Parts: sequence; structure tokens; C-alpha cells
Amino acid sequence: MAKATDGEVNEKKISNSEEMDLVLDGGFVVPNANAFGHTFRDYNAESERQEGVENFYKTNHICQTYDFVKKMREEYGKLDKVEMGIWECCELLNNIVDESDPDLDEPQIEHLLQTAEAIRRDHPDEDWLHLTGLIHDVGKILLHPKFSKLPQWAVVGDTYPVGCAFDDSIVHHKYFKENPDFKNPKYNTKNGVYSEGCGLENVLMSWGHDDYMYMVAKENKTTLPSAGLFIIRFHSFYAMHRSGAYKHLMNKEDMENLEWLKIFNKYDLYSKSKVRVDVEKVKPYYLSLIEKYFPVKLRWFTG
Ligand SMILES: O[C@H]1[C@H](O)[C@@H](O)[C@H](O)[C@@H](O)[C@H]1O
Ligand SMILES: [Fe+2]
Ligand SMILES: [Fe+2]
Repeated sequence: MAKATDGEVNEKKISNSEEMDLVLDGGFVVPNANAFGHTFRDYNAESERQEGVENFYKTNHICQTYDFVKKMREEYGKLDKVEMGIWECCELLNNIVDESDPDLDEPQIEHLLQTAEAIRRDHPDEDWLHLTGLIHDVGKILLHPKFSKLPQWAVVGDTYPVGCAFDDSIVHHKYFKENPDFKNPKYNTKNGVYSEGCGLENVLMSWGHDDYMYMVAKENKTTLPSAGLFIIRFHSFYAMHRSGAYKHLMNKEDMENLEWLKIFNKYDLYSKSKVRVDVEKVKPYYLSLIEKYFPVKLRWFTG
């Protein structure tokens, strides 16, 4: 595993392009608009997805409390309900669309493969990162009716710490006013229940597919490196990796892993498109990676 040095710093604009698309070092072209003709992650742009996404965040911000997260972690951490292989789960994502995403309305299996394939082209030697791309959103399996009864607000969307003040940079921040924790002096100060530099592993994040998949991967004894697990666990924490918030809770190891997360994020976000990957064609490669880093069957909690 090489050192993560070519993150955000090497993102540059093509000077002679009128469209001002962005190019990453490895050649990945970052489009300047999403599939709906808007800038990526524009939560206020008038688009066919805007209203649904805003409603999603309203419920998410009201319902994700410290107590809720604690309860979900304990319950879903049991991982005692079913045994399934990773690829099987990826295939179940064929019917799942994420209501929180302004940039994508394709089935999630497409997003997994688009992310993984984009990474693979630019970083051919980092096979752990290809696999991380493939599985980072597999926790969205919680949206599958056969798997759990959880609503979208408890599975997808950006994540953020609970138990301390909600940062202003969080998408649709205004809806936190209706969250019971917002007025609770135990939870609404800068550090809240945490201490300076305690490390993100000690911070409770809003509950969703990131933390769930992290627990599944770890408890099933994956051999992915710590950067891979960090990416799975915090890739939706945009306030941290994009806006630079919550630094006061991070430690040295978090800062190192953040470099890989920043690299990963470009592919996660900007590979979203209507161009489909040929699933059958790439399947053997990803099966070989799954075999390298995971047991054949994993234990999951379904709820
Ligand atoms: O990691 C992403 C990201 O945080 C998006 O903003 C969100 O809409 C998706 O649900 C999630 O998978
Ligand atoms: Fe995600
Ligand atoms: Fe993703």
C-alpha cells in the first residue's frame, strides 16, 4: 500500500477546456455537472430531486439523536441474523435507489461498480482500494425489504457526530433545531460528551450504512488495511472530509487516514453517472478481491 500523497492537492483544472472539467492525476475526468445538469452536491439547485432530498434531510436531522444511535449500534452490532457473501449483497442492491442523493437515481450496484472501476483505472496497484470502492455502500442493504425495515433516514445521507454540537456546514443544517439533542446542554457544546483529540473511533456518528458496514467488515475479520476501514466508516462524513469541521475530535491516525479518504471521495462522488458498468464482465475480478480480503460468508444483523 503506497502512501497517500496524491489527494486533493493534485486535482487541477484543464486550462484549455471551456467546460472547466477537473482532472485527477491518474486521468480520471471529473465532470463539471451531474446527470441532472447541476453542480455536484448542490442541495438547493432546482432539480427534480431537490424536494425529496430536502425532506429526507429534515427527517434525518430530527430523528438522529444520541440515544437513537446508541440503540442502533448495540442492536445491529450483534450480527446474528443471517450469513451472506459480499457479492450476493451487492446484487441485492440492484433494486435500491438512495433518496438522499441529489446526484444519482441509479440502482446502487451501479454506483458501487462505477466507484470501484474509476479507482481501478487510476490506482491499478491498490487492490484494497478497489474493493473498498466496491463495498463502501453495501451497508445500504439495510434498505432492502428482505433485509431490514429501516427507513431511508436511518440508512443513507451524509453522517455527522451526535453527542456534540452539529456543525453549520452539515447539509440542511436548519432542521437540527427540531432535534431534541439540539437544546440539551449535555450534547450541544463544541466537545459535548467527547474530549479534545479523542479520535473518531470514539465518536458516535449518526446511524447509517457507513457504521453498519464498518462493523460488519471488522467483526467478520476482514484483512483490509485500516485506511480501507476508515473510508467505509467515514465516507459520508462530508463536514469532516470536505469542510474540515470536527478537527478537534480527531487524532493523528485519523489525519493520516483522511488523506486516503480524500482520494477515495473523488471517485465516490464524481463517478456517479448514467453510464452503466457491465456487471458480468467485472464480476470475476471483484470476486477474487472479496476472496482475498473476506471470508466466504459474513454474519449480518438484519433487524
Ligand atoms: O456516502 C454518500 C454521501 O454521503 C451522499 O451524500 C449520500 O447522499 C449517500 O447516501 C451516501 O452514500
Ligand atoms: Fe455512502
Ligand atoms: Fe458512495
